[in-house]
Amino acid sequence: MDHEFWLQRWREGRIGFHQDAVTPWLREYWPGLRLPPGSQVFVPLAGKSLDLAWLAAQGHDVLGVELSSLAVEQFFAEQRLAPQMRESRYGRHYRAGNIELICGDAFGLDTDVLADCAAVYDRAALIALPPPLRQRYANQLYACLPPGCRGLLVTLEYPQQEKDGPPFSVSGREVRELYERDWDVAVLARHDILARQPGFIAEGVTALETVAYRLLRQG
Ligand SMILES: C[S@@+](CC[C@H](N)C(=O)[O-])C[C@H]1O[C@@H](n2cnc3c(N)ncnc32)[C@H](O)[C@@H]1O
Repeated sequence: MDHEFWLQRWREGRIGFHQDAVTPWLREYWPGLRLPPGSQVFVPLAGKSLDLAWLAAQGHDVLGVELSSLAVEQFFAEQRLAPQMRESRYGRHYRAGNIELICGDAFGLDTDVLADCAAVYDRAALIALPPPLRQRYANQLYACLPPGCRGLLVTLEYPQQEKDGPPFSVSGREVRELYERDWDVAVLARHDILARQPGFIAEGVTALETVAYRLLRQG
């Protein structure tokens, strides 16, 4: 699964992962992270998620990264925002108000650009990646986030042998293996969602849960 896989999905409009509403667990669990107003929030593999706009509406400075320029441009067009653009070594930055999206590779980011992030929000990012990239995502990208950083992570769990990803199943054990060295990991909620996912049922999946985690980066 390379960059072209995702770029092609955006070109062909095969974006079944995109939601027409804000993620309910974001509304429910974000306030519990108790971030000061104005804190910067990092959103890796951002897509054109409405969650970006919701985070900005809470008074956060939002910093997203997304490979596809179609996704980035659709996000701003759908929000009726006219972003300013600049280039950097990370890619093309689009900024409107308190939302900045970098059109580039998340794995090209470093501690310089992520130094001010007080939080990270992951919905459909870790689970979009195959196992070797999940290791890089935690060990390389999350390693660039500063001590004290807090996070909300949403995963899916299902019998992986019943369907190919993405989205991939990422077990609680794997989440701990990926993060626990540097992050305090706590499960906030776990729900059975199979009945609400006819696409998974049609593919023969027999069990499907979504899990929300709170992360806290150790000093
Ligand atoms: C499953 S989608 C989730 C998007 C968004 N988080 C949401 O909830 O709608 C994964 C997104 O990550 C982007 N992506 C994949 N690999 C990436 C990378 N290495 N750097 C930046 N974005 C990437 C894809 O283009 C796609 O939009």
